[in-house]
Amino acid sequence: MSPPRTPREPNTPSLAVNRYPCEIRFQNLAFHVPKSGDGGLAILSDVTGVCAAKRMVAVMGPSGAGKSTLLKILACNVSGGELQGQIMVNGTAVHPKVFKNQSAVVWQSDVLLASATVKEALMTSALLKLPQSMSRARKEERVEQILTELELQGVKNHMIGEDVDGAVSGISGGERRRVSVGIGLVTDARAIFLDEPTTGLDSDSAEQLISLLSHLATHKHRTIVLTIHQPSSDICERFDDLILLSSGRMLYCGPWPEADNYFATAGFERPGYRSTAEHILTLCKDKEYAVPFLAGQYAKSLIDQQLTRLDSQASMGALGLGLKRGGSVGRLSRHNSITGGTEAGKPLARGGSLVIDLEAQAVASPQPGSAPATISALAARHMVAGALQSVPSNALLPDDIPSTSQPHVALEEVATSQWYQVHVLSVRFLRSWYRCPTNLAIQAGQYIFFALLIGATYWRLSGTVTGGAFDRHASLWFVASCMVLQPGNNACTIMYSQKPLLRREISNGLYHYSSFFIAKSLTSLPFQLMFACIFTGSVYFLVGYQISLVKFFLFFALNFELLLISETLGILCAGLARNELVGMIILATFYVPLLMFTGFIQTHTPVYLAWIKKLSYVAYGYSGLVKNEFEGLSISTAQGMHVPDATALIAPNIENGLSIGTDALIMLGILVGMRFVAYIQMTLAIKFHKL
Ligand SMILES: Nc1ncnc2c1ncn2[C@@H]1O[C@H](COP(=O)(O)OP(=O)(O)OP(=O)(O)O)[C@@H](O)[C@H]1O
Repeated sequence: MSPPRTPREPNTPSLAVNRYPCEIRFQNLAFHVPKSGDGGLAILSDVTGVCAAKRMVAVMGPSGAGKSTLLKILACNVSGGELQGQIMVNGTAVHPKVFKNQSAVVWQSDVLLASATVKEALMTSALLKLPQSMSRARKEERVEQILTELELQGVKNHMIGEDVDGAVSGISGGERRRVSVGIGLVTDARAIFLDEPTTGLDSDSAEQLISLLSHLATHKHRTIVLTIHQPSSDICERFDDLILLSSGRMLYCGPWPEADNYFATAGFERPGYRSTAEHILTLCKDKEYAVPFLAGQYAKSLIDQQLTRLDSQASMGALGLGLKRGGSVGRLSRHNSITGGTEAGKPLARGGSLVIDLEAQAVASPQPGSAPATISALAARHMVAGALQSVPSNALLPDDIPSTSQPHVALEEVATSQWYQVHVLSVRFLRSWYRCPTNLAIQAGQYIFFALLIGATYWRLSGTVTGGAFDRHASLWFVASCMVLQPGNNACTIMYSQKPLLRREISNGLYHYSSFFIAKSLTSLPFQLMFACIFTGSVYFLVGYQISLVKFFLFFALNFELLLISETLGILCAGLARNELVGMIILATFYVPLLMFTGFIQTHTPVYLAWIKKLSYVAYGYSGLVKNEFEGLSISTAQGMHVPDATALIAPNIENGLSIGTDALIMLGILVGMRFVAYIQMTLAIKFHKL
């Protein structure tokens, strides 16, 4: 038996006791990823086990064992492969979206907004994840409690900052981890999944975190599932259960204190000089003998117990007890005495089949002692109602199966309304803009630099047809190019930097993508307007285009449209590829035809490429800019002849025969269309896990 535990209780146990503890059973889980050349790579094979309610289970195994994959599957957050098997929460199939709303996931890498403070990061989660009906004061109170429990009060107003290649500017790595955990804790999650939560923490911080998680399991009735590599003995003391994986196969699933006994009975006694954690990880390395033996032993124990269960069902049938849903407490007590459970007669929190309820009793009262007894207890845990058969992943938790576990959460439900999400996200976007004045200054500086460069190159254009007409064409082409390249590149890069956070928050059900899209579009608008004003205001007067308020306004409006469409193109390209480099290459590939088919570079467009010009928003914008400048322009020939209206000097391939207003309207249409396409594209990427 393990020595008695002395859990270190957090000072202020504040989170409410969860009234609906959940037990997660999984049966015959198999996960394959496609691999070119053969039938795919099996990452998990036939994995069966349970994460019991109100307990903390450590998923252990060597690197590549499939721990994170199992965690993702249990958290209903896996993609990119074929999943088979069955997952039951409290004996009932639950839709993944419903379960995601009732659980929290803390991933291995901290994905946090650098420009937010610690408290703001938690508060944004609270505002978006907790019900809108809950007052802001209560949400704030909850955040304060979590800050206290995670010992983050001292840094709550510190900016999170960046962690670029380990060079943290902002809070420390350990603090970042705790913020990530805190974001998971903000909601009243019934199950909390943590992928290597202690990575990067010093031993004290790691122990403190595990102690807090243990407290949440035991006293707050959360089911805690975490993967961990080489835990210290002090940390191991806190674990209730162990799931041991190696090469995607289950070697053990049961109480942590029974693990030593189990392996010793199987012939793998722990040497005195090794801790349990070291011993089991050493066993996992023996892929020739120990791993296949233990995996076989585990599978056999499941089959034995399945047979025992069928026998028991048969004898119960003979006794006339029947196996109806929602068996009475009296029947449970009777059967409980058969299985030796210690909580006989205790009413269960939910309805369900008799068999499942009995299993829950067995889980609640594991039987320490000899290995056979442990295997028996284990196997009792793994008996799952229904036949031992694999079901396809898309039938794993079908849409039409409602959750009978409490509380009910509607499908795809997020806690807040769309406009509330837009409001919270807009505030966050605006904060990011003004919290990073350097980014703002760099972008503005870039526009000023290009304006000065164009201004210096075409300073006060000559008034002659010979030089002035060509220079006007050329300078306007450079102006249009700046309104294409810079906003497109910036938008693409910014979108890539936002994607990890977007991915995490969408997968945690904080908001709909439409809210993010609207908030992003709305909040970036004033800044884009400012950039357009700075650029057009400088370049117009430096180059010396026609002095006219209307003409300046049209010049500004056409450029602003170019800027907004290019920004959309950047967002679209960021959505098309998961890798930033590929996204930028796609964007650059768009640029060439866009700038080539404006009519400035070629004297005529081949018929078979005319469609590019018809689709090119830059061609409309450039044509509009040229017409705006040339119409009514008074210019002289080399011989000193006066040309009162330079419209006739517009290069034929630039003149598209449309009015400036029509050009602007067409661009507006392209802008709306492209925004819509960018939105749909990203929505589909999210739906198909390609974000
Ligand atoms: N989508 C995928 N495509 C290809 N291989 C994958 C994919 N997901 C996981 N794998 C592979 O499956 C194996 C298990 O991965 P997983 O991340 O679950 O292991 P792990 O036990 O958590 O490892 P670690 O402790 O190193 O994080 C690894 O070899 C990994 O490379």
